[in-house]
Amino acid sequence: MSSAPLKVAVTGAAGQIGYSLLFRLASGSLTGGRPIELRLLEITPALKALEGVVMELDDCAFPGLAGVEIGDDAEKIFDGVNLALLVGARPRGPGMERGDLLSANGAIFTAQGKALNAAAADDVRIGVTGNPANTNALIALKNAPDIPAERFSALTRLDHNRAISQLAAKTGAPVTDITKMTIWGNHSATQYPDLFHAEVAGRNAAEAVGDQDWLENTFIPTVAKRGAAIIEARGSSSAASAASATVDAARDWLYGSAEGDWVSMAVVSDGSYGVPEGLVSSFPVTTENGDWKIVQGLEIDDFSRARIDASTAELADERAAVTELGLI
Ligand SMILES: NC(=O)c1ccc[n+]([C@@H]2O[C@H](COP(=O)([O-])OP(=O)(O)OC[C@H]3O[C@@H](n4cnc5c(N)ncnc54)[C@H](O)[C@@H]3O)[C@@H](O)[C@H]2O)c1
Ligand SMILES: O=C(O)C[C@H](O)C(=O)O
Repeated sequence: MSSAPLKVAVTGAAGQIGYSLLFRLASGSLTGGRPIELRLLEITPALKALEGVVMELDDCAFPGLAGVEIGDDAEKIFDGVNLALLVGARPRGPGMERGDLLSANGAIFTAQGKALNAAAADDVRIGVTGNPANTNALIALKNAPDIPAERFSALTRLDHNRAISQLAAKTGAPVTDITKMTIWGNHSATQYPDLFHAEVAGRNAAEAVGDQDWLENTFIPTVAKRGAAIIEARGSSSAASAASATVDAARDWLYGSAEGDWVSMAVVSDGSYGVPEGLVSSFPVTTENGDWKIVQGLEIDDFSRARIDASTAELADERAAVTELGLI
C-alpha cells in the first residue's frame, strides 16, 4: 500500500461533526500509519472559524498529518482527493424529519457532485453524511457522470452502531460479540434494523433476545428514532457519534470489513432484495480493497419484507421529489 499521504476532503469542516471528525482523521483513526492530507471545504462566512480549527489541529502536532488546506472553492479543495467526506449541510431541528432538508440541502450536492467529477483523483471514494444522506448521495452521483456510481455511499453506519449498542445492552454481550448487523433502507425513521440475520456470539440475535415485543416495539423504534432523541436531549444533532461512524465507514470501505462479518452501507441498488435499481439504499455489505459487495442469499420473511419495502418506498418518493426539483 502506498505511503504517500491519503488526500481526504471534508466539507462543512467548521461544523459540529467537523470539530470531532478532523481530529479523529488527523490522529490516524482512518489510515493507521499512513499520513493524511486534509482538504477542508466551507462556505465563505465560516472560513474564519475554520482557521481557528486549523490552529487547533496544528497545536495537536499530529505526526501523521501531512498538510491542511482550506477554502470555499469546491473544485480547488477536491483537486486530486482520494476520499471525500461530504458532511456540510444543514442539520434538522426539533420536530423536523430529515427529508424536510431536501430542498435546503439538495443543491449543495449537485454543485459538489460536479466539482468532484471535475477534480477528484481517479480512485476517489465519496461518503455522504449530510442529510438526507441517501438522497444527497444520489444527487451527487447523478451529477458526477464520470465517477462510477459504486464510488458513492451514504452513511448508515451510525444506525448500525446504534443497533449493535442496543442489542449488546439487551443481551449483556460485549459489542465485540455482535456481528452481521444490518440496517436496510433509508437513514430516516423508516429504516429497518434487522435482528433476524444478526448474531450474538454466533447465535441468531432474534432467538438470543427471544422477545418479539422488545424487537418490534423497543429495539426498532429506539434505533430508528435515536437521532431525534439526541436532538431533543442535546438541542442539536448528534456530532461525535456521527464523526465516529463516518470514520468507521470510511475505514472499513478502504481497508476491508472483518472476516466473517459485514457492515451496513447505503449504496446504489442493483435490484438486490427487491430494492428498486438506482436508489441509494442501505444493505449488508462486505468490503475489500475499496470495493463493496452486497451480501447475497439472506432469507427475508414477511416481517422484514414489509419494513424494507416501506423504507425503499420513501427513498423512491425522495428520488421523485429531487427529480421534480431538477436536481437529478
Ligand atoms: N448520516 C448521519 O448519520 C448523520 C449524523 C449526524 C448528522 N448528520 C448530518 O450531517 C450534517 C452536518 O451536521 P453538523 O451537526 O456538523 O451541522 P453544522 O451546522 O454544525 O455544520 C454544517 C457545516 O456545513 C457548512 N456548509 C453548509 N453548506 C456548505 C457547502 N455548500 N459547502 C461546504 N460546507 C457547507 C456550514 O457552514 C457548517 O459549518 C447535517 O445535515 C446533519 O443532519 C448526518
Ligand atoms: O437525526 C438527525 O437529524 C441527525 C442524524 O441523522 C442522526 O441520525 O443523529
